[in-house]
This record gives sequence, C-alpha cells and structure tokens, in this order.
Amino acid sequence: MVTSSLNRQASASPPVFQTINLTVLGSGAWGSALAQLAQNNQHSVRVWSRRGELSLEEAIAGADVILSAISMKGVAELAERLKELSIPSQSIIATATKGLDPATTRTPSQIYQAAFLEHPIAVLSGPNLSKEIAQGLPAATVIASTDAAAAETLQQVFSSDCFRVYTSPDPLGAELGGTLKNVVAIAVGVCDGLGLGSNAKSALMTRALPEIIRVGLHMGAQIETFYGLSGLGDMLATCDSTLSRNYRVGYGLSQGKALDQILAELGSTAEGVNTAYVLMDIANREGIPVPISRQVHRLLKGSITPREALEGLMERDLKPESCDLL
Ligand SMILES: NC(=O)C1=CN([C@@H]2O[C@H](COP(=O)(O)OP(=O)(O)OC[C@H]3O[C@@H](n4cnc5c(N)ncnc54)[C@H](OP(=O)(O)O)[C@@H]3O)[C@@H](O)[C@H]2O)C=CC1
Ligand SMILES: O=C(CO)COP(=O)(O)O
Repeated sequence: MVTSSLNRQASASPPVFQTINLTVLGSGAWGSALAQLAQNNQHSVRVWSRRGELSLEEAIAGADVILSAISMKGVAELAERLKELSIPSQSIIATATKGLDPATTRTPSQIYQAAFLEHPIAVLSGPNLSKEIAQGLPAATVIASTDAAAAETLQQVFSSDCFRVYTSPDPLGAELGGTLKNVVAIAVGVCDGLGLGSNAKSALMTRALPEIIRVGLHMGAQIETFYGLSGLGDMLATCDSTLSRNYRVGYGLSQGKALDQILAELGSTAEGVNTAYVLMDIANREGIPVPISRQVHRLLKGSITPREALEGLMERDLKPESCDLL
C-alpha cells in the first residue's frame, strides 16, 4: 500500500510519486471524470459500477485508494457491502458524493468512517461541474481528511496543470458545503426562472451562506471551510451554471413543471431534492434557522408555488444583517 510518506523523498529533493492503485466506485458523470483525471496522471484505475462486469470484490482488490462517487441513495448499502470485504486498514477510503442519508442524517464520510474505524477517510469536494472537468477546462478542488498523509496522497493522484487540488483538515465542512449548496442551487434556479434579476440572485446566495454555516457549525465543521472552494466556491459554480442539475430542477419548477417530470428529463442525479428533506429533519430536530432551504423544501413538497416561496422570504421579520451563525 502506498502512503504519501512513502511517496516522497527527503524534503530537499523534489517529490517523487508512485503509481497508485485507485478504484472508483460509480461510473456516472462524476466517477468517470475523476477516473479520467487519475488515469491522465498514469495511475492504475479500475472503475466499478453495479451494472458492470467486475464484482465489487474484484474491483477493490489491491486498491490503495477506494473512491466512492455514487449517488447518495446507494452509499449506506455500499458501505455495508465494502465492510464485508477485507480491506487493509492502510487503504484510503474517499468519497465524492454530495448528499445526506435520509435514515441517519449522516454525510457519506460519516457513514464510511463508522464502517471503517481504522481507515483513513477523505472527502473530495469543490466547484467541479463534471462536464467542464471532462472537457479539460481548468478547475480546483479540495481533498479533506483528518489524516494529512491521506489527503496528500489523493492530492497527487488528481492534481494536474488543469486540476488544482488543495488539501484541508476538515472533511465534514468540505462535504457539507458541497451538499447544502445544492438546495441553494434549486432556489437560485427558481429565482432565474422567474426572472427576478441579479440583485435577487446575489441576495439569495449571500443570505444562504450563513444558513449553510449555521448547519455546518452545529454538525461540527470548521467555519473557514465554508468560505473556501468547497463552500462559497461550489455555491457560486453551481448557482451560476445551467450545467447544474440542481439549478435546472429549480428552473423547471419555476416554469410550472412537475418535479417528477423534471427529474425524468434530467436522467441523472440531482441530490438537492433529497438533501432538502434531510436538511429539514436536521434543522427541525436541532432548531437551526434555515429560511431559504425551508422554502425550497415546501416548494419541492408542492405545498407552495415558486412565487409564494419568494414572498415567504421577502415577508420575514426585518432584522440586522449581522450573521447570527450559531
Ligand atoms: N456530476 C457532477 O458534476 C458532480 C457530481 N457530484 C456528486 O457525485 C455523485 C454522483 O453524481 P453523478 O456521477 O453526477 O451522477 P450520475 O447520475 O451521473 O451517476 C450516478 C452513479 O451512481 C450510481 N448509483 C446510483 N444508485 C446506486 C446504488 N444504489 N448503488 C450503487 N451505485 C448507484 C449509478 O449507477 P447506475 O449507472 O448503475 O445507475 C451511477 O454510476 C452525486 O452525489 C453528485 O452530487 C459531485 C461533484 C460534481
Ligand atoms: O456539485 C456539483 C458542482 O460542484 C454538481 O452540481 P449538480 O449536481 O447540480 O449538477
């Protein structure tokens, strides 16, 4: 197994990296783009999909890094299946999924950490619309882990002259920034679809950030992470792009389309829908104010119209702007 300490020569010399055996779980848009990035760096990459020919056991055999990039709905079951296989404790388990588990309200990294107490766990999260990455357009991301060596190993697996990878010690913060902004992207899609203008859009995103931070701090994340690439950065990318599936969900709702129809037309994962429901479970349970996400949740449930969602936000009690983060 390779760890970053093994990969590097003495500090005076330039780093020398070894080939890593990487298994990517999930051959969707994101899993495929990440596999390609690692392959471009000459790492040895296997991709597993539940519909593919490789068994899970075959796919992970000898892997230094196992990167899960499947939709949230499969994560808990996949973690259980992986637990049944004997994975050496040096193997890094990483996740690139942006979602929350409805049954436990856990993040993917929390699910993997609970299943693999001895393994280094890492999160890959950032402003990374997969289509742009697959086209080789420049981008940056964050690999976060409490195990610095694991984060550095993954940093070298994916870094290239068009993909700049930063490390962070806050996996939960990196993951929550990427996850919770999907709900905001739905709101912004509605805002654009209703033609509410740039002032409204800017206000929505800016007011959504303390909302995300409030939840993040409550769950144990670090505040500075939310001002970085995996927080603000990902919110800007997702809310500003028609490539975002979550944005397109909001846009479709603003045009009077039914949620089922929008999701069927998308044909791929829009995690913000499930996340809005789980987020409301957390916010209600813990008493965390999340007014924007609450309106998105009501809209997704069909309890209010897009216009009513907007009115609900504009008619709230007047208050100072100062960010009441806790
Ligand atoms: N696309 C993007 O730009 C980015 C996506 N992400 C996140 O990555 C995750 C995957 O997104 P993306 O690849 O785009 O989505 P896709 O819809 O393109 O692919 C989803 C993948 O998950 C697999 N999957 C779904 N359910 C299960 C299950 N129960 N068990 C095993 N595998 C399952 C699918 O397998 P099958 O094909 O067999 O259905 C498919 O490989 C999401 O959480 C998303 O938020 C994060 C950053 C960027
Ligand atoms: O997370 C993403 C960009 O960082 C992808 O956004 P969508 O899932 O909304 O397409």
